[in-house]
Amino acid sequence: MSSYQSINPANNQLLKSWPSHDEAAVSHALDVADRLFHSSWSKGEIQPRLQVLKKLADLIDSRAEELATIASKEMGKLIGQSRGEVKICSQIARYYAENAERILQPQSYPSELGEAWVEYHPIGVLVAVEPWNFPYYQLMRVLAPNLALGNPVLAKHANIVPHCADVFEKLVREAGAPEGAWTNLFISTDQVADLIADDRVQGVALTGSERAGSAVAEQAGKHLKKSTLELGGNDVFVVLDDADLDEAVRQGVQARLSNCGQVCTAAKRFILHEKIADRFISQFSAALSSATLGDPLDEKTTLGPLSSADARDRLVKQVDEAVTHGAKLVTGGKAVEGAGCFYQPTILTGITPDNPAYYQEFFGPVAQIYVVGDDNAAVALANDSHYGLGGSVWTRDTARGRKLASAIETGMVFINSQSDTSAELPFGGVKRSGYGRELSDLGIKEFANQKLVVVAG
Ligand SMILES: NC(=O)C1=CN([C@@H]2O[C@H](COP(=O)(O)OP(=O)(O)OC[C@H]3O[C@@H](n4cnc5c(N)ncnc54)[C@H](O)[C@@H]3O)[C@@H](O)[C@H]2O)C=CC1
Ligand SMILES: CCCCCC(=O)O
Repeated sequence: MSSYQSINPANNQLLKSWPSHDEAAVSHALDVADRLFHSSWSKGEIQPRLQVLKKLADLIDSRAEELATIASKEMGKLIGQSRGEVKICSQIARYYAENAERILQPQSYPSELGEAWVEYHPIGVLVAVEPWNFPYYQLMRVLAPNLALGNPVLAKHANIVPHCADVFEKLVREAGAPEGAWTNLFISTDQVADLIADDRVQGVALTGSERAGSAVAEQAGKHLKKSTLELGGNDVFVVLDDADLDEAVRQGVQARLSNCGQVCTAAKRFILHEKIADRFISQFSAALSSATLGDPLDEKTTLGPLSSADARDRLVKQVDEAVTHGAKLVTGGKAVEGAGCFYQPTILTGITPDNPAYYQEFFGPVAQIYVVGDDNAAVALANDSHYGLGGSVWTRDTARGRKLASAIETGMVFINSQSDTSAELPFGGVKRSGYGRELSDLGIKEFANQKLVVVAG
């Protein structure tokens, strides 16, 4: 049985099984990608590559509804959110089409040694290992900067989104990219390890769990290959006593329920100032529990299914364990009976540091609530985490918000907004959330040879 299957998580219907790629197909893909790297396509003028990105952006825009529907059917994202994901993918492609040449201009380094500059070159074939939660965005975050720079990519997508993986590859070719620029491979984790070990592969980008990140980074390290990791997060949503409470509740519900809570930068730990905690919890709980569960393709649905039965079962176990160890359920706490992988919107309070849930990420519609007495306690609690991805702070005093944002140990902090992403802004974290940055001028240089050239004075 193929390990790549499209199964609709709203009704458990098998849509399609996809044949895996065998050793010959993988070997051929690597040969073609490596040949492309050594060709004028990768090492020559940038503009032909940027024209492909511009065409890709236009293609994505023209087929947005088709692409959004494929994703919603395959991993359960609400159709409106899938449209949003498709839109940001064309934004990323267009951003690099319009900015990569400027970003990759040689950078002068005044030096006593003489005229010195850094120029940016592709390093070779990369492997991209990506998750199901943003089935197009995760791919575009790797494709766009590396196609602009000239690194060919072999992509291993998550096993539950093969249709998204397949249609993405076809779009890239239709946009004019040569064979080898972006190759989707339905392969096993062992085959990923073999690719990383191959001398023609120069780096690997992974987004996914700590488990996968640790395994892939170990393989990359063993073979001295550059890697970037975008892993899990346990992001805080800090609401201070002077916050706009209605807006904080409105965005807090979105930040927890979007994509059924399966977002690495979703608001997961709500840290509330004691002066507003009761009001926030009352409004937040009422709004969260009034979510309309249903088919993600139905515009009236506000909470779809989890991406798979495994994801649902993992969440059931995690919440049950939290309650067994003393957490209190304010609302929810159970899977929804019947077809599909649905889980009730849930709020947990009373989680103490000895509860396993205290340090765990809940990758689903489960909010943890904590109450603190002041800003220092909020920062201390926010930083008491193995993760360091994103977070948000809500206060009408921007200076106060900036102070907390600087003190919170993560890669990204938003003030008076839920976490978000945009092509021109770097994305990434610290601690067990991984390392490296994607998007912006930082992302395009992660897999560049930043070569120093000096003309002796
Ligand atoms: N940082 C982020 O944006 C995301 C983080 N996650 C984290 O991952 C957790 C589970 O999501 P999953 O998709 O199941 O993540 P996962 O880590 O199992 O899968 C992510 C990708 O890594 C691949 N993979 C897994 N183990 C591998 C190995 N040993 N060698 C090579 N490739 C391997 C998978 O096939 C998939 O393509 C979530 O709970 C969340 O914490 C998931 C999605 C996005
Ligand atoms: C729109 C926010 C993107 C979050 C990226 C992630 O969860 O992998």
